[in-house]
Parts: sequence; C-alpha cells; structure tokens
Amino acid sequence: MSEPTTTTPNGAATGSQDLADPAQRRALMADVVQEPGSSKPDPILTVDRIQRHFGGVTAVDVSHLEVQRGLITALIGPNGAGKTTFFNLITGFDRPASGKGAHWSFNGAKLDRTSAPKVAKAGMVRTFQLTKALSRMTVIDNMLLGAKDQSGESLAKAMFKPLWRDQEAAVLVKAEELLDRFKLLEKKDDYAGSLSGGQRKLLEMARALMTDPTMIMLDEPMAGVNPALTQSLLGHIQTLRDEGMTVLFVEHDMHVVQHISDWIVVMAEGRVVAEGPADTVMANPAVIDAYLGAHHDTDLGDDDLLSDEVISELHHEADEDEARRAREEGH
Ligand SMILES: Nc1ncnc2c1ncn2[C@@H]1O[C@H](COP(=O)(O)OP(=O)(O)OP(=O)(O)O)[C@@H](O)[C@H]1O
Repeated sequence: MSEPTTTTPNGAATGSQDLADPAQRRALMADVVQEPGSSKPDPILTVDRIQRHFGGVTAVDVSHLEVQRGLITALIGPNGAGKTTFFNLITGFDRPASGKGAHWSFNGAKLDRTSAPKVAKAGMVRTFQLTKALSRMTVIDNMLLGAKDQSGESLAKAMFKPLWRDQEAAVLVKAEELLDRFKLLEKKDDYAGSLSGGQRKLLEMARALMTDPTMIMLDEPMAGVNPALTQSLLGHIQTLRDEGMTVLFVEHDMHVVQHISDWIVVMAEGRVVAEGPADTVMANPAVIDAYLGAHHDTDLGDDDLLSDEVISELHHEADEDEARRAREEGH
C-alpha cells in the first residue's frame, strides 16, 4: 500500500512528512549524501551542466545540483563565488554558455531557455531589489505591480498603465493581506523609497508572494537589515517553509543562515564545493578554505551582532527613528 500524501497549500506533495516539524525535516535528509551534487529524496529543482563566463572569468560552473522540495536551502559562498549569477541563470535573467548541455527543470517542467516571466509563471519566483523607479511608487502599487510583473507583463508596461481596475479587487485584497502579515499595511500609501532597509526587504518578499509561488528565491534577504528586523525576516522565511513553500536563498554570511537552513549548498569560484546541514557544512575544510581564501572583506559572519543586548539596543534605536520620522511627517 502506498504512503498517504500530504498536499501543501502550494500543491507540493511532501509524502507523509510534516515539514513544519524539525525532526521530520532532519529525517527526510538523513540519508542524503553530504557531497556536491547529491541526490535528494524529492527534488523540486534539478540543474545540470550550467556554465557562465565573463571574459576570462568562470562565474558559474555547476555540473549537477538538486534542491529538495519543502525545505529552506541556503546557497552560500564568499563574494564573487557565483551565487547571484547562478540565480540569474536559472530564473531566465541571464543565459548560460552554449554547447555545454545546460539543462534545468523545476517541479517537473523543463526550464532551459525559458524567459523570466515564464519561469515565474511556473512557480519559481525571486525577489527583486527596490529599484529607483519602484521607490517612487507607493507600497501598495509595488504589490499590485508584483502581481502584474509575475503574470508576464513587462515591468515597464505595467508601470505606465493605471494599476487598478475593477476586476482586480481580489488582487487588492490579497496585497493588503500580505502587507498586514509583513506589518507594512500602515505604510501602504507611503512611497516605497521612504521605507527602512528592513521594511524594503519585507516589501520585496511580500511582492514576490503575490502569485503564490511554489518556490521563493531570495537574494541576500538580510543584507543591510538591522539585527532586530533580521530576526523578523528569518521568522517570515521559516513560516513560508512551514506553510509548504520551498525556499532557496543566497547569502554570504554563514552565521545568518545556520539557524534557519535545513540544507546548505556552498559555492566557491563558480562551483558547488560542499553540501549538507549547517553543523557539518560549517566544519567542512573545503568551506573554511573557500571563505578564508576569499577576498579579505569577506568574513565568516559575526555572532556578536545577534546578541540579545545588541538586538534590544537596536529595537530602541528603531523605535526612536520611527518616532522622529512620525514627528517630521506631522503624524
Ligand atoms: N556582468 C558581469 N560582467 C563581468 N563579470 C561579472 C558580471 N557578473 C558577475 N561577474 C563576475 O562573476 C563572478 C561571480 O559573481 P557573482 O556576483 O555571481 O558572485 P556572488 O557569489 O553573487 O558574489 P556576491 O556575494 O559578492 O554578490 C565574479 O568574479 C564577478 O566579478
């Protein structure tokens, strides 16, 4: 008799596991070989022979990688390791070197040579940094744009059209629900550019969720975010996983990822050099070498940043900032 299958809110079948349970997540990955390119029990993303060169630099040279469905996977590596280029390649924002047999598939669908909007339509959605143009739009318009952007319309076209139409009532409701969840609802009519670094990251995440992705891809979601909001962002990422979404995120600071990642993939000089759960990966000599051998401004992270004392100081500072801003705006 076959095992019962649990279907998550995103339609992802996770077998009989409840992946909100840490013990079941560990059990799922317990037999996975901790080597670059290892097979996963139920990969949602499989990538083969993907390469990208810039002049003489090989930015990406990944021969095989599988990402497990329903977990949080962190893609880490020192500056210049190729993480962002890899993200750009698999999401259709860049093209791999030709003639190498590059091939990748997501949730059973072949994605090679698929345009970025189609990749998003297939359920693999990435966050975008708040660009200058998006900063000049309100928070709620950014959210509505998220829905349009992912549905395949060009960003430019969507931006210069009225964003609101009657039939979009449901979209507006959804946008407001997400803003509420990310504690941004009060800011919905503010310009996105007026948000703090952490709030921008929350908006980027909320915007990506407008189309209910199967997998969300976050590029350095904690970069430039104060430690207090970092905790909140990490909590949101875990909640997404617990609700059944697969999360893949890029980060260069090892310590940021170690508490929330179920699996870590380490890149260095374009290649995957190690894979495994946080505790084993952090102790892997290849990983330590990759970080120590990298550019001197890259470090292994700073745990002191996340001490309770520092977090409470930053909470206080953030409150003061907020109060000052409110006074300036005459609220
Ligand atoms: N458009 C480009 N033109 C030329 N070289 C590039 C380009 N994009 C990336 N590179 C080079 O490719 C390599 C990989 O860069 P990439 O940005 O993917 O690394 P990364 O791991 O994301 O680094 P970081 O953590 O600093 O963002 C680097 O040597 C980088 O200088």
